[in-house]
Amino acid sequence: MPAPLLTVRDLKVVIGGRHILHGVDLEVAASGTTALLGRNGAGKTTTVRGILGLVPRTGSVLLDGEETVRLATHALVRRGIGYAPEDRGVFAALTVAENLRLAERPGAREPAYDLVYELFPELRQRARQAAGTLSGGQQQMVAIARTLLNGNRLIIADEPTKGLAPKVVTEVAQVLERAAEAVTVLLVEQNLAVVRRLAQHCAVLADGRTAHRGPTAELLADADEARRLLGVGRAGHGGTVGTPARTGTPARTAAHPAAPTAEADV
Ligand SMILES: Nc1ncnc2c1ncn2[C@@H]1O[C@H](COP(=O)(O)OP(=O)(O)OP(=O)(O)O)[C@@H](O)[C@H]1O
Repeated sequence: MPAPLLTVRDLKVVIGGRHILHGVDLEVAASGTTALLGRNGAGKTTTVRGILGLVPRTGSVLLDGEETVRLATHALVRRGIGYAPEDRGVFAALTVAENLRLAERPGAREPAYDLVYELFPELRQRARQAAGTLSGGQQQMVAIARTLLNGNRLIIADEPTKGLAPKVVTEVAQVLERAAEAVTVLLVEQNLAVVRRLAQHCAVLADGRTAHRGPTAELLADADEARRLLGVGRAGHGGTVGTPARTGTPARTAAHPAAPTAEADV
């Protein structure tokens, strides 16, 4: 198996005196999609922010074998990490074309518009449309397209389907699937149908630590383990990752799912 593109070891983050990450370990496979999973508050977004140098962190973050944990965010970005944040970060008053133009990196190689328009022909058709008038799925397409413009090696998508209607979730899954043909993806995602469809590998966080790593299919096939780690009722059949179980609270069951479930396939 090829070496991972990203290897995170013992990543620790302390914010305002509070220990948020206690030592996260994960690998992002050289190609395809790796999912970062965990209940609400497990530390997924903080892990992403730690990888990107947006919060003070210790430990090791190897990008293609190079230690990056002491690099500033701008230096990491120059080394080829793209980020699609949870709120998509799309400028509503600007057109699609203007949103893409803003993502061009000065001094970098020619922006990869050919790739972007090949993957997402719709963006060419909508180039003059104000991004604020796009659907949630189309805005996510813009957010992902921006990360593809600069020849990034890795893109990190933070909960791209959060708050979207089931039909739009399917659209976004298609967008990510297309993106993963061109670039390696680290996907923070709560919708397990999306995870099952897109991610070959996964890491699960619990309480700021890595609780599980391995092939996604294996985890989702083990209903008891998925329920223990993710708090879902029917992990093999869709569902959304749950909120943290309080200490002493029994694991939620199929009859009492942790969160609204999205059973439809994506
Ligand atoms: N800047 C901060 N200051 C204090 N506490 C924080 C800060 N950022 C995150 N936390 C806390 O750290 C824990 C992990 O948060 P984080 O957002 O990383 O979790 P998450 O797994 O991404 O959750 P969610 O799925 O709800 O987005 C939470 O308890 C959160 O309240």
